Amino acid sequence: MARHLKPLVQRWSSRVFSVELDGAPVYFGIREKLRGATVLPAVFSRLQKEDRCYSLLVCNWDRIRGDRFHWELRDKLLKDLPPGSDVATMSSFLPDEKGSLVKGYFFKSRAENSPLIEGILSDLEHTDPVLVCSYSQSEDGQQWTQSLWSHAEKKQMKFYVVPSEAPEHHPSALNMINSDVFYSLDEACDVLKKCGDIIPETQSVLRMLPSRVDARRKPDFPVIVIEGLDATGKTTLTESLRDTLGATLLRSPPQCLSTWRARFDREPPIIRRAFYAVGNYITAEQICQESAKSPVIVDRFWHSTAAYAIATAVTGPVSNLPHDGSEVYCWPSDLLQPSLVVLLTLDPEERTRRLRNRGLMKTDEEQELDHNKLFRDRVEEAYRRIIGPLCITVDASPSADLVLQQVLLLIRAKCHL
Ligand SMILES: Nc1ncnc2c1ncn2[C@@H]1O[C@H](COP(=O)(O)OP(=O)(O)OP(=O)(O)O)[C@@H](O)[C@H]1O
Ligand SMILES: Nc1ccn([C@H]2C[C@H](O)[C@@H](COP(=O)(O)O)O2)c(=O)n1
Repeated sequence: MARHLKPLVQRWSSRVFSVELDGAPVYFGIREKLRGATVLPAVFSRLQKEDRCYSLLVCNWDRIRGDRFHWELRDKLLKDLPPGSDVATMSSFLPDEKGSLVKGYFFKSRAENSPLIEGILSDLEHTDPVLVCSYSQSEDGQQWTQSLWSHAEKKQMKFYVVPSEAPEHHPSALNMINSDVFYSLDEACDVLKKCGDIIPETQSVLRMLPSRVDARRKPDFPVIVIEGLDATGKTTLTESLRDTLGATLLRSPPQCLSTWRARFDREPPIIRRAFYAVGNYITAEQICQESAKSPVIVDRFWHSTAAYAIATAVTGPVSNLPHDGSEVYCWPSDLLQPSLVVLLTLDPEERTRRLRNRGLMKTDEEQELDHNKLFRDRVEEAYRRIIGPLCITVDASPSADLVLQQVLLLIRAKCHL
């Protein structure tokens, strides 16, 4: 076994394994010995007798390259594996141990495809930082065992698959800090600097870096950020506020990054989120300059960056989010805090109607909407949990003019404008 994979299998039977089924994680553990009869974990109980299962865990020998490899591996598996392999996202972690999350994939295959699978796995294992496990079923179908694939024939390397309790929060929460959400300009820049050789555009982004701004400096004029899911009316409201208040309108990511945004949107979370984080600091510098002259309205800022990142990293219901008050919701100490954040909310039907009217609704398939509902709930809840500047939720369902009037009242009350 390659040296860098060894830390992963140390404390192997203390690890919990998680597989995403129907948009939410299900868990199992592994034990050397079985004590009494155990119920088969949900991942396995739904399998057929002829199914063979495999997992690939990507060892983070370098978190940026590791995440990029993990990201690209999904496409490779979907392309190379036979139809019906049902590739699912998988992870393994040590309960409550920060930074212990290892990402990977789980898939099944039918016995007749074994030669093809063996070829794919053998190539992967030899050239890439992956640990391959295979799972086999006992004769009576009551038990599954997990082995390191290259050791599958050795009896002593087999572990029984057993149920495991769900952790209090989604395992992704263990590795979120400075991987999904960045808490300083230095941390975000560090990631971008390290991917300069794989993404040449990074050099151009880094050239836009702001000069250091004193995050504690109080702006002369109020700074109001408008937040919310797409189509909640941010553009409409921010433009009206600009006109009514004679304010400067800024956005994050700033205009100067728009050429590269689509490029970074294609990258895995660690790189994509670092790009958006840097965007907030560039906007912060613009805020500092403009707020010396007039009120400033900002269309999206750090709330968006953090809430979308947290809500994307976890799956399933809102209860899977890191708990309210968790450090992941804390505002970066080196980032300027606005005077007020207004969070626009809208009931899902009206939001869908507005999206349709705008002509950007791509699909309304039932299942897609179901998944989106959980995602929308997570983003909105993450928005609400962010600790930092005053954030007030406003119902955006009345007419555009009524929403404007209500937000103006709020600004006058809270920012003394
Ligand atoms: N209060 C409102 N009542 C009815 N329609 C509205 C209201 N506010 C905005 N709209 C309409 O809803 C659609 C979405 O609004 P807008 O583009 O302002 O949202 P947004 O939050 O900026 O979206 P995105 O984040 O996707 O850019 C537009 O067609 C807009 O004209
Ligand atoms: N400051 C920001 C602004 C946007 N994002 C991300 C979050 C979403 O993935 C997407 C939404 O932007 P829109 O489509 O409404 O332009 O961009 C962010 O992370 N930080």
